[in-house]
Amino acid sequence: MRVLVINSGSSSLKYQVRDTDTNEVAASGLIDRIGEGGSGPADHGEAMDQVAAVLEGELAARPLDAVGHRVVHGGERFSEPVLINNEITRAIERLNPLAPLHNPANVLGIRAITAKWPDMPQVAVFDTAFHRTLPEHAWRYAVPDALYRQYGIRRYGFHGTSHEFVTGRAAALLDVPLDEFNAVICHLGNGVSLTAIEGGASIDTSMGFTPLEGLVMGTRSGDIDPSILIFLQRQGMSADDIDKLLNRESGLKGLYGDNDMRAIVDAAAAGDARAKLALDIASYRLAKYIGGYHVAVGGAHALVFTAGIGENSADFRALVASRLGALGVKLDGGANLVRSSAPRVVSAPDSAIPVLVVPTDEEQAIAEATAAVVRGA
Ligand SMILES: Nc1ncnc2c1ncn2[C@@H]1O[C@H](COP(=O)(O)OP(=O)(O)O)[C@@H](O)[C@H]1O
Ligand SMILES: CC(=O)OP(=O)(O)O
Ligand SMILES: [Mg+2]
Repeated sequence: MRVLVINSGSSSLKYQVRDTDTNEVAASGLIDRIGEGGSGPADHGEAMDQVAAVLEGELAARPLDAVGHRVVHGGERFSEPVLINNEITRAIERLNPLAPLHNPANVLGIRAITAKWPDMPQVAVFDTAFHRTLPEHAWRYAVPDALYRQYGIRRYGFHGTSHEFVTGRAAALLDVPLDEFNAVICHLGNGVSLTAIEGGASIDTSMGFTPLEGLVMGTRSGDIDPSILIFLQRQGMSADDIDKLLNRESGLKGLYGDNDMRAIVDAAAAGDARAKLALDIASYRLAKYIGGYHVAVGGAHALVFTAGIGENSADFRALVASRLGALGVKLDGGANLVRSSAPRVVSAPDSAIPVLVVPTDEEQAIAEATAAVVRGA
């Protein structure tokens, strides 16, 4: 089946045309600076027109069978990919306030396709779906029950498509049956999240009600004392000011001034104290969560790194591993430096827990899920 995969961000649109029978990527690209004036498209509708224009020859030769969308927030309702109709689109739209950097763009992407190709089957694949197996003691916050009942305030978790894909690959690499596989999966991209995997399922994850909770990210703070928000509000900051501060101006960018891990590692190597501190804070916080999740899963069979930083930054992996001596984790210096797109083991033979690098492919997973839903419809 021929599937167009759309991953809409607030100001960008990533797309791939994939053949799910051969796993071939026929075309891919990125449209950015949407709505930012200048040379970029005015909105997601215009961005879709650009995608269609670029793909004209490709789609004339072989038309699409379906479009699959990454949708970041599926709330409590969506535990599986679904075929989109108007009611589903409105349900996704109602979740916009819970993922303000992501969901509004996902809805715009869906509407843009509906306007362009009204009869095209479209499927939504949710970041939250894989985490619907969390036990209540992991998803509840210690606040009055009314907040959950009235507003749905609970842990949802994100990056689920990636965590699920990587979990399957890691279990296969170690030859452990998926339903017996315990692991800690570290998705380290611009957004960062950890998932505790027990018996192949997600039993805890570091992002929460929104993708802001947890680890130090590219531009997001991760965990902070909630009193800081109240304090800042009393200093005169508005809700929008605080939202922007914690979602877009914090994390590695707030600590160092740039959210590109390559730049930070280079600066730290050249002796920049702020870059070194940013790496120390990010790796220290990560090591603490890894220790916690190792306990949560009753002993992990593997520690797995994935996404832009996890797959590519040997320096950052080494820094995190250097803080895991108490767990008996030891990297193999040479294996850690190998650059490859294949899933691989990067720990020493005597490491108490194998450390893996498993490249994620959210687009492949979305294309396969889309084809499965359309075939079953
Ligand atoms: N070769 C590399 N070495 C170190 N970091 C890298 C490398 N390539 C990408 N990264 C980092 O990966 C992060 C982006 O990850 P990615 O998974 O592409 O993010 P997203 O999909 O969330 O935008 C950035 O911090 C970037 O600097
Ligand atoms: C949910 C999330 O944080 O996604 P991304 O890493 O693509 O920003
Ligand atoms: Mg990402």
